[in-house]
Amino acid sequence: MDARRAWRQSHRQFCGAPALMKEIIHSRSHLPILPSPPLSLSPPLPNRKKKKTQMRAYYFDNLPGDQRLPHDFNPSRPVDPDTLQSIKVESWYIPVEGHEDKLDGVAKERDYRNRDVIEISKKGLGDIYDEKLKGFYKEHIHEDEEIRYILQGGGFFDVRRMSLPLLFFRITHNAYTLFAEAPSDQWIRLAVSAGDLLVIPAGIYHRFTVDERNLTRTVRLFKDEPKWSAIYRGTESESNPHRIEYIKSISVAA
Ligand SMILES: CSCCC(=O)/C(O)=C/O
Ligand SMILES: [Fe+2]
Ligand code: NI
Repeated sequence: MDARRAWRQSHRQFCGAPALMKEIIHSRSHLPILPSPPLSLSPPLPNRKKKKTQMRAYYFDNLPGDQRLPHDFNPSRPVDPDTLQSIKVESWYIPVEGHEDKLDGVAKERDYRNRDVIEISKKGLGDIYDEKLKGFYKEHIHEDEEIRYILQGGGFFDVRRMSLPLLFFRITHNAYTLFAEAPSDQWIRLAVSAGDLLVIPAGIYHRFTVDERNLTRTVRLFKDEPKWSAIYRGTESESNPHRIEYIKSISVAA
């Protein structure tokens, strides 16, 4: 994190005045005259909207084996909230009991007019369970953001984190050689359970599987008619305008 960002973050925690901060952040000329944050920061102010999450995020170990197992490194390699924010993944927690009003609020705020409930289990999907699970676990993008609220059971959403190509020098036989390491995408595994609300941006590569409980009952929010359409990773997805837009949005945010 650069110094300016760190300063902004600590200052935001310090004064807790979002409207004023917005003005100040956008005006470089104000920076030098602002007071420094105190060494020990006071607890968060009650009126600050903080999204709480119980969802665990960690790097996928890339080992072969049952997709429904955790695939966690040993020791685990957790992914911090800043990293999730940088790839535009959001999540928060709404207790299932009495979740309706809060979920309605989210739907209204983001202009989602439709929803359905899908039970991904042998019982819920019957004969098409295996085929559906295969389709969900194949790497894909959507042209809309994906919002899921987990009602029962759980599962794993894997999302790709793009890394930039690395350039480095090596001295060989008294000559410098420039090497480029191809960009590689890492899987981040998001372990969701009942009460998790997850938002995945349009254009991000991802996949989904149930976990060992073999049951995910979830609300799916839709802007229009409920329908699931995926573009599997390939030349078509690479040139998809929503993919291009997503890449642009994360490069600007970085
Ligand atoms: C848990 S919702 C079913 C999976 C799904 O809709 C999706 O798009 C997975 O990527
Ligand atoms: Fe998806
Ligand atoms: Ni301030």
